[in-house]
Amino acid sequence: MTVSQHHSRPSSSPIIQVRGLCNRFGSLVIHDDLDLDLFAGEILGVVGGSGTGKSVLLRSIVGLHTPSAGQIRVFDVDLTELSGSDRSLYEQRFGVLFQGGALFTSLTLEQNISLPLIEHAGLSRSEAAELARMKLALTGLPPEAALKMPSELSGGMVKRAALARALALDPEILFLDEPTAGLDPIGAAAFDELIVTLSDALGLTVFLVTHDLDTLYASCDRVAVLSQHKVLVADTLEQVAQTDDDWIQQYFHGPRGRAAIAAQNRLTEQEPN
Ligand SMILES: Nc1ncnc2c1ncn2[C@@H]1O[C@H](COP(=O)(O)OP(=O)(O)OP(=O)(O)O)[C@@H](O)[C@H]1O
Repeated sequence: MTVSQHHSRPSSSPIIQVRGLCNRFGSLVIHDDLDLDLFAGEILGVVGGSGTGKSVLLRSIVGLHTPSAGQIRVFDVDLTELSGSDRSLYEQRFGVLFQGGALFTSLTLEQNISLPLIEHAGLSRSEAAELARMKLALTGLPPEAALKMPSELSGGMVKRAALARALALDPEILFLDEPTAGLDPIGAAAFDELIVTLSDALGLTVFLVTHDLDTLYASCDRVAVLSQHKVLVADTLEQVAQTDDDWIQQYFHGPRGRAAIAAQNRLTEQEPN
C-alpha cells in the first residue's frame, strides 16, 4: 500500500469553491475565469509551470491578495464580500506554511508558536508555551527543540517548526506553499508522510502547492494543474497524467516523472500484502 492509499478519499462537499477568479498585474494576466473546488478531507496538489500563478491562487484564497474579480466561497461564505474583521474570523480557520518557513529569527521555536496563541486565542504566556510544546511534538520535533532558535536548526526541522506554527490555532484547512523545497530527498519523503499522517489524524483538508512529483505520488488525493490562466484539469494523478497537454505530458512523462513513478512502484512492491 502506498502512503496516499492510506488516506481517506475526499468527501463530496467542497469546502472551498473558487469561481471565475481573475488576477492581473497591470497588463500581465495571471488567472482568467479560473474555477477550483477543494473537498473536505482531501489533500489537493496544485502544480503548474513557473509563473502560472500557484502562489497567487493560494494568497487569493487565504486573503493575502485581493483578486481582480471572482468569488471565493469558503465554508459556504463568499470571503470576497466580507469586511476585514468578519473575514479574519474565517481566516483563523486556515493554517498557512509559506515557502522558507517564515519563522521569527529572534524568537525560540516555543515563542514563535506561542505568539499566535497569545494574540489570537488569548492564552496566557504559560498556557501558550505548554500548547506550543505539544504542537512541536505533533510535528515530530524533540522536546529540546522548543528552546532553540531557528538558526540552530536544520532545514527539515525549520519546516516542521513552521508547520507546528501553522497548526497552532487548530486550523481546518492547511495551505502549504512548496513544503519540500530545499529538503534532501529523505527529509522530503519524511515531510510528505507527516502531512498525510497529520491530515488523517486531525481531519485536515490540505491545499498543497508543489513542484515535487514525489510529493504528488506520496501524498495527494487529487492534483490540479494550472495552465493557460485556468485550472486545466483537477483529478486523480492517473487521470491527470493522461491529459492531452504538452506541459502535463512533459511533467509526468519526462525523465523526472518516470523516476517518480518508478520510485512509487518500488515502494508498492516492497510493502507486505
Ligand atoms: N504582487 C505582485 N505584483 C506583480 N506581479 C506579481 C505579484 N505577485 C505575483 N506576480 C507575478 O505573477 C506571476 C505568478 O506568480 P506566482 O508566484 O503565483 O507563480 P507560481 O506559479 O507560484 O510560480 P513558481 O512555481 O515559480 O513559484 C509571476 O509572473 C509573478 O511575477
